[in-house]
Amino acid sequence: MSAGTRVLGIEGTAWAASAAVYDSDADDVGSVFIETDAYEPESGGIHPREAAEHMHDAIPRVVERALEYARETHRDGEDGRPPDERSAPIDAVAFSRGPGLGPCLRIVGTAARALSQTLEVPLVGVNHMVAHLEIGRHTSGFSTPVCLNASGANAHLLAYRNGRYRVLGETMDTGVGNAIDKFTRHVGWSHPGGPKVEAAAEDGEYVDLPYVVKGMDFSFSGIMSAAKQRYDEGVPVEDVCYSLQENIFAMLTEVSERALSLSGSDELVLGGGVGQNDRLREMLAAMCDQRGAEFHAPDARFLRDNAGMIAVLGAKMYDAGDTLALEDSRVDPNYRPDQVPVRWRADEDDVAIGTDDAGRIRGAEAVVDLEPDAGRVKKRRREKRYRHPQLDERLRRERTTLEARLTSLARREGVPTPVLSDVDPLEARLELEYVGECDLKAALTADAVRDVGRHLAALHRAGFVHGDPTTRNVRVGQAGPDTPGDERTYLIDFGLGYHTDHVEDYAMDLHVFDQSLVGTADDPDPLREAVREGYRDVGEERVLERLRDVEGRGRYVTDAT
Ligand SMILES: C[C@@H](O)[C@H](NC(=O)OP(=O)(O)OC[C@H]1O[C@@H](n2cnc3c(N)ncnc32)[C@H](O)[C@@H]1O)C(=O)O
Ligand SMILES: [Fe+2]
Repeated sequence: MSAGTRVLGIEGTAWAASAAVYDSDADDVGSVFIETDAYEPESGGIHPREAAEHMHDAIPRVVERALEYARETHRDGEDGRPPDERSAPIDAVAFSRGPGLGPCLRIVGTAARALSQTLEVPLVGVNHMVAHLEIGRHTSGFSTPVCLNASGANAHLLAYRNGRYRVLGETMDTGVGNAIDKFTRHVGWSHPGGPKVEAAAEDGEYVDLPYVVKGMDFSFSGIMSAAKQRYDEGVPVEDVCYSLQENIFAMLTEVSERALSLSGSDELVLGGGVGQNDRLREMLAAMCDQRGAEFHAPDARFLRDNAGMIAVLGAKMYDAGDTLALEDSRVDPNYRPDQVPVRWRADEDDVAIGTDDAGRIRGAEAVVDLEPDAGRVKKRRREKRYRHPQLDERLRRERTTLEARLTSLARREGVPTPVLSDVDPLEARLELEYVGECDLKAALTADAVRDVGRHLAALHRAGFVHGDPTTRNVRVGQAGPDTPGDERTYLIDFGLGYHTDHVEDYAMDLHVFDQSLVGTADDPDPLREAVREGYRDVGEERVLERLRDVEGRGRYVTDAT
């Protein structure tokens, strides 16, 4: 009989002082022992100092409970271990190394180091965000899912590729839970606000609020200030809560669908405390159902912060030999998920690159019928059952109109785009010229991406952005049957574009393309350089400077090796 790996996990990044014991021999995670002591601020949000005081009191207590459990259930002698009374009841101590509040993390780190020394077992340093994602992968049994992390301080989409979890998209400002919690503070409700918004939303009706997605990135600041304003103007709080949920969760669902579409994966996993929200899970499940993908969310006790997820990932890391020497075990409040070498999946496949069905493409938001012989493409933005009908109608109409307008405008700026032959905004239908021979994704060359750099610069000089420049929204091929060798790079799908004169928006447009290269190419760096070369030919240097700035903000580092 093989002995399972037994790990004691400790969590304490923000509000949950938690310890857990996991045995990898167990059939399911139902048997994971978790002891949690939550910090509940008396007023306002989480105060770092108060939270640290809570950790100081509560961590030793929960660790002691977990240790008692480990000792009680330690089957010494039965499982291949020597029947030695002094042998440790666990194989390793795993702890949340970050991201999180520095003062809290340091207390967790100290407790973990002390325990590993006392028991003479190795230390494993776990990234909290990767733990939120791995617990869902573990309980789903999926092999190569896209993961949506919807938690307090974070919101991002991740997929495994080349030994790392790549950030496909993320919030451009605050985490999703924090955004909601800020609104509830404004209306005077106690922390955490998420569950209260969910309860209030039951009796609400829909009112219009902003909806902001840029490629697979999204932002909450506009919608949150509009929500506060609505409340101050006297709109019933239930209506604001209901509409907040409808818009914010639809944004998260839309970008998740785009990530599935771009990566070709048909498995989605949810992680993080906001994942406890029924409406969010309902929308994600409906989206996956509509596109024939599988959806999984772990039980609530594994969604909110908990040490169980730390212990489960800790065991995988321990089995892969991924332990920490004491002197290397410092905590990191800004620890990003894409900094973690994923050694426990070393032999596994990347997220698959999907192949399109001949003749019909099921994109993230539209069904596109290809008629290459007729030289024509018919595109229809489908109803999204997960979205509130009023919001859905508004988005489909707006995007169809914008796509028609910006596609033509771009061509006037000298950027190859399909010629528009028909548009019906009410039905969300477009008819366009068939262009190119394949998606850029299938023919990634430096020449083609250099062209894309030039094209984006031309749009920006004309005062608008593409909004979703990914390797699937670029077509590559000969300019015409009579011009062999004359390769052309066409931009398509302008539905997320808009007019703007902000340098930040131009830089974000480039950044979205950059992220898409990282998500598609095995060796993205030369391609990313080529985009910049092309952009420099036509566009303004200050946009490239801003792009460096955007990347330097830390959330956007794509590869730490
Ligand atoms: C870095 C780490 O400390 C942080 N963890 C964290 O924020 O705790 P977590 O348990 O993952 O998420 C808590 C958030 O989840 C929200 N939340 C809890 N129940 C909710 C519900 N039913 N609906 C909406 N939000 C909910 C809370 O309002 C709070 O903002 C993170 O993962 O970002
Ligand atoms: Fe969390």
